[in-house]
This record gives sequence, C-alpha cells and structure tokens, in this order.
Amino acid sequence: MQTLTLGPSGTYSHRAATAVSEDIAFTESVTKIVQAVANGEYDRGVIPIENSIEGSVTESLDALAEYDVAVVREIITPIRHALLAHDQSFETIASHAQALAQCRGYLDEHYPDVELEAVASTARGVQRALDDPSIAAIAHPDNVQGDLQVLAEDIQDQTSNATRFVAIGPASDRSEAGGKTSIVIYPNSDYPGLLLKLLEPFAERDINLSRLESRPSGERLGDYVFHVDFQAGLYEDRTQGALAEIEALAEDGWVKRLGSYDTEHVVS
Ligand SMILES: O=C(O)C(=O)Cc1ccccc1
Repeated sequence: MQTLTLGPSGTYSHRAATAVSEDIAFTESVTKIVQAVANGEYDRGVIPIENSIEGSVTESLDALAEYDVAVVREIITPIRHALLAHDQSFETIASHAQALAQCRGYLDEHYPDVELEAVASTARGVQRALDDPSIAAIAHPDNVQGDLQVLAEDIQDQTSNATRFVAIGPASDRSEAGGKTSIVIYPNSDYPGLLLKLLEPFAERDINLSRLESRPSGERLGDYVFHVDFQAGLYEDRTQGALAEIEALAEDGWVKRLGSYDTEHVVS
C-alpha cells in the first residue's frame, strides 16, 4: 500500500506513516498529499492534524474539508525536538512553523538574536542545515547525519508534546467501524443558538465530543465550517440519529462524514 506523507525522509509525519505502511513516498505540502489521495495517485496519505502545544495544522483541516477523502486511522506520537547544526556558530534556525512555535520559549531564552526560518518540514530544515553551516535545524534527533551534531535535546516548551496525525484513503475506503468519528459541518447560515443546536444532538445521546474547531469557510467574513470529532462510530444508531438532526439543521450547507476509525499511539 503506497503512502504519501510530508517529506523529505525523517519528518515526524514520516515516523507516523511507518505505522501505516512500509512503502512511503514524500512531498512537501499537506494539501498535495490530500489531493494525491483524492485523485487515486496514492492509496494512503498521512498528515499532521493537531499538536498539543501549538494546536491545529490549519492547512490539513482545510484540505480535509475541501477534498473527497476518508479518514481511516488516527496516529498519536510524542514529539521530541532536537537542535541540530554543524556547531554553535549558526545565525538562522530552519524548521517547520509548528516546530519553531513549539520551542518558542527555549529559542527566546537561548537564541534571542537568531533568525527563524519556516520551511516545508523539519527534515527540509535538516537538509538546509546540512548544506549550510550558518543554519541550524529543529527536528527529531534521529536526523543527525553528515557534519551535523545534536546541540540540544528535548527543547520543546512542554515535556509532554504530542501530535495527532491521520491516515487518509480514498472515499471508497470510508469505514463506519471504529471508536471515533470525524465530520465537517458547513451550516451556511447564522442565527443565535445555531452552534448550540448543532451540538445538542450529541449531548442528548451521551456522545462525547473530543474536538471542535471552526475554520473560515472562505465564502465570506464570519462564515465558518466546523470540524467535529466524537467518541462513537458511524455504525451506531445514536450517531446516525445525531447526524440526521444535524443534516436537517445544515440543509442550506452540507455535512461531510470523513469516517470512523481507531486510534493508535506510536512511541518513537
Ligand atoms: O515537519 C515535520 O516533521 C512534520 O511532520 C510536521 C510536524 C512538525 C512539528 C511537529 C509535528 C509535525
């Protein structure tokens, strides 16, 4: 099963993808991963969704709302960042924007004058640091190679730093089985109490929500799509009942069932 994830080799997404497949290919954009799976070019994609320090990877949420794919699995991995460079003489630190943000406190304290450069992924930052001694990278310590050294380990601002990734597949692989479900709701309307009404069907059936995120719809300012994860499978009658009510409330918009799946914790 060929799986596309964020590259080059050595990213955290790559580490998560090894839980899904042995045949892994890389690209440097989350949107491209979702598009490639929607178009049938790859069987699976693995993308980061949410980090415990920095929150959502908004590009991933927007791509899931836009393209027709299924979420088939959730993979949670601990994230431990290291600072890699030729030596201490670097002037720039290159990494994924989320990694730079997860280490903000450490960087402010130890390297207040260093320039930060956001690149497509942590492993892309490692490539930049390999090529240029004036650049350091923040990445998993296993990326140490060539003339690079690990200058510091565990530099994230909280010791508990975890990221949730999802494995996606073609819409035809959407499953109703599993302990969790992801949906996206676009009500395309706006009135007092709308969000409360959209959530009541879950509360009334004792379905626990595990995540609620609003994203701009892109249609007009103040218009939103809602990403909702909950702890029940699509196969359950209570889920079907809740979704029927929500679909009626969102009759001017749409409700997208991304799929039901199980969670896996990968320690690496
Ligand atoms: O750039 C990577 O390595 C990624 O997979 C994205 C990312 C960045 C920081 C924490 C978790 C995932």
